[in-house]
Amino acid sequence: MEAPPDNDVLWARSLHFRHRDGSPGLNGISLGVREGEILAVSGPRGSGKTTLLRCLSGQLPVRDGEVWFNSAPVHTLGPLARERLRRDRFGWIDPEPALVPELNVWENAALPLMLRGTGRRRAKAAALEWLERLDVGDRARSRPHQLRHAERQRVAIARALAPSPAVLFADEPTAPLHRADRAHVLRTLTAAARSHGITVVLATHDPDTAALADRTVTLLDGRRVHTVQLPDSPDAEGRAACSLSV
Ligand SMILES: Nc1ncnc2c1ncn2[C@@H]1O[C@H](COP(=O)(O)OP(=O)(O)OP(=O)(O)O)[C@@H](O)[C@H]1O
Repeated sequence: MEAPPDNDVLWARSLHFRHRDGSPGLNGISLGVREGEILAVSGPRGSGKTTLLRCLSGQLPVRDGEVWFNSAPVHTLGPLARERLRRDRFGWIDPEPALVPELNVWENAALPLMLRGTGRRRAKAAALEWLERLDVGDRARSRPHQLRHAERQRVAIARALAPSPAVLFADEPTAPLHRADRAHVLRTLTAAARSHGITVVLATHDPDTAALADRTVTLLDGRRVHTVQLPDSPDAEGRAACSLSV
């Protein structure tokens, strides 16, 4: 078992995954994510984006292939160690905001910090700072059901950013937002990641979203697809970019 290159914060080698019912999820994916990089994972519906993020973040156990977080072999960790890793080092944003209905907005945003052991006062200050940045600071004392759907998603994003995770996994984070909202939230998310050195792995099938990333890997049927730009040729047909699956 060989550890990943030093400048990769996250690294996967020959990752295969089959869902419990036998459905194929991933089919031999290898990739590295550099520290502080914003990496978009794109591809059509069902291509394996969510499955890849869930394997990289330790939500799904990897039995065939390797996943490394820095020098830690995530694929060898048991459920409790993976849970701890996710709580202490990773953040996660789902396409749909899942907030705790009994808690108000700032308590929701502060929850991951408090679960890590941060005191209530410091956790509240960090939560309020992120809620302000995401333009929902004035909703801090509201309950989730009093918010619009797009506001709830902003709260979920603030909750993921407040602990400054080493790696933020964002699965179609702006799916529930309107176009104007989407651009603002994405800019805030990427600016926050860059200013705090947070590495982001972002699943999306929206080219505008992928354009904000430093690099994009594209999936098709659980494999990486490499796009190759052919050299200029006098023959117009020879100039098209082509994709091949490896
Ligand atoms: N819990 C599950 N049980 C069985 N099959 C699943 C499960 N989750 C996903 N799959 C299957 O695994 C494959 C990859 O799905 P995945 O959700 O990772 O793709 P995706 O690219 O994220 O799609 P989308 O853009 O729709 O979210 C698909 O064929 C899907 O039907």
